[in-house]
Amino acid sequence: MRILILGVGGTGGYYGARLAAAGCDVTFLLRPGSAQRIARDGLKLTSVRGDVHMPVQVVTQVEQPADLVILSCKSYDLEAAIAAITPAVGAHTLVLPLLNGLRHLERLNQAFGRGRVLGGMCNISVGRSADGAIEHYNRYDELRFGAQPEAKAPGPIDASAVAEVFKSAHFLSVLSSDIEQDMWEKFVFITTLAGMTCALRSDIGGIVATAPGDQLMRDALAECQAVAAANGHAVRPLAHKLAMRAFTEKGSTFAASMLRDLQAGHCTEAEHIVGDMAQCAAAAGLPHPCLRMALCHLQVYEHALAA
Ligand SMILES: NC(=O)C1=CN([C@@H]2O[C@H](COP(=O)(O)OP(=O)(O)OC[C@H]3O[C@@H](n4cnc5c(N)ncnc54)[C@H](OP(=O)(O)O)[C@@H]3O)[C@@H](O)[C@H]2O)C=CC1
Ligand SMILES: CC(C)(CO)C(=O)C(=O)O
Repeated sequence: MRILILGVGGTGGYYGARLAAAGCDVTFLLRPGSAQRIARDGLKLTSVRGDVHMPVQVVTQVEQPADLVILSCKSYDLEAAIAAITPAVGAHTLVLPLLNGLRHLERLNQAFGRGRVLGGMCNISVGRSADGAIEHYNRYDELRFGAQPEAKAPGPIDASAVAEVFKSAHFLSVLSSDIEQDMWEKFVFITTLAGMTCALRSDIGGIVATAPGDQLMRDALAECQAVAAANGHAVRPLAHKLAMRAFTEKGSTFAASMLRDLQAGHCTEAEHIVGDMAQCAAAAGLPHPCLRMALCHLQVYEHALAA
């Protein structure tokens, strides 16, 4: 299976390194700066699950269709990324986005057709150091994916074929029978985590060490869960239990990748994640004071950055 990965940041770099190390046919589609660096230095991953340092194939534009295109850009780069991968999306190609949030699926469906676009999400904490190396911050590296409801792959390569290839690589891949539900649960989780850790500029441990912190985390989670339920995706008991544990653990250093972006002075995916959840809450007529406060905080930050 010819796999094209757009991006070599945290997620694209991590899963790309694992697939390349397993001998899969992987090519990275990169912007010139990253392309030059990776062509010169190779792809470097440091992880408690095993380091990788190897040369990988890199291009800055594509002319041939791939079998699978993995999209690992941030939401604010989605339009440019769609333009860049379009020549790689042929009659039988599948596109697997790893982005947090939900809205990008609509846009990808519109660009490539629902049958070509898999749902996907990852439970991982990864980033890129100043020298471009990929750093894995804990042990988790689950990648869940699957066909969208009532979507049929246009050719012989379907989600099961992708699952077979992923199985050969050293990360936890799960072929989901309900990726839409999984994505909603992740949307609830990441919106609560990103919204609150960014608004309060702290990891979970710092928030729950304050007098109102524990209740605020519970309130924010409840707001997002109500939105998911109103959209027909009530969060299942296991996802609820894991979220409650993660968001109320004393001394926890857990925080969203969005907080790392914010602290580094980068753009954030605030609108795609917190903004979208707030819009869905408003559309469903649900109260959402925590989301509104988090979104206001993030918009103030984004406005200052733009200015
Ligand atoms: N990091 C994490 O722990 C997690 C992130 N996610 C989600 O995954 C998505 C990706 O995040 P992450 O991997 O952290 O992002 P990064 O910012 O680390 O990496 C994004 C990559 O996309 C590349 N890119 C953007 N636009 C283009 C383009 N037009 N052509 C080629 N390359 C492009 C960037 O290029 P360049 O190298 O030039 O900067 C970069 O390599 C986000 O939606 C995020 O929320 C989900 C779970 C965990
Ligand atoms: C919540 C987490 C760490 C899970 O993968 C994530 O998606 C992020 O920080 O962007």
